Amino acid sequence: MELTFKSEMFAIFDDVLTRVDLDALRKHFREGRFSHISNFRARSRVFGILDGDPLVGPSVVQHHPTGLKGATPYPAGNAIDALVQALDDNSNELVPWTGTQGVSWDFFTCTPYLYPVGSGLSWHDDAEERSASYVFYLHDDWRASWGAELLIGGNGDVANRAELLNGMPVPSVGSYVMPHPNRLVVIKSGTPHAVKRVDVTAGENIRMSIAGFFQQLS
Ligand SMILES: O=C(O)CCC(=O)C(=O)O
Ligand SMILES: [Fe+2]
Repeated sequence: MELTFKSEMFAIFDDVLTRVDLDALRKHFREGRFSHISNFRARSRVFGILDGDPLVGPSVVQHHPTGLKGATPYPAGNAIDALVQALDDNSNELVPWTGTQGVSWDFFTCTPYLYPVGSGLSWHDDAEERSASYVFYLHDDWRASWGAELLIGGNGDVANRAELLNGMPVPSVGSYVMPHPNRLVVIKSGTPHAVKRVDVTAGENIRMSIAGFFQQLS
């Protein structure tokens, strides 16, 4: 795992998993059980009705003392365990964005997502009792023309937080992150971000990710 980019609000790490673990994770996704987000839309505050219809798979949770409803505790006995290990093994490197375990967060979640053509995720900030969000990309290949960039609002100048979108202030400038395979992005909670829709040119190619939160016990 190698730090590729960092700012106050987010960090990018590449070459996160070994080839063997990444292939196992892809196989797990191909064989996995996914449901359309639209089935949970009433419960989802983040995915809007116009975000297309991404799919979500069963979550894994790490370091939760009593277990989290609907999530399998680590070790889950599947390929997601390798990502949990990578996050744990490198947790010191993530401190500038996640904060320290036991102080800023107690447990973290890992939720598989599939974004087929036309799907995206509107502006949000994953706030609540979370200290950070992360996303890991595992599809085989992603071309720049296929869209689905992760947009992160802000350039460190809070004066840019002006326009209200979805009821939250979204800065007028910011960064984008290409969803390169084997890439991890860690975002400080409270940082507005969004996923551009997967472009029609992506065809049958699906954006595959595991996303989660570093969270405090409530
Ligand atoms: O998939 C991404 O690039 C970001 C996902 C995200 O922001 C989320 O699931 O909260
Ligand atoms: Fe998010």
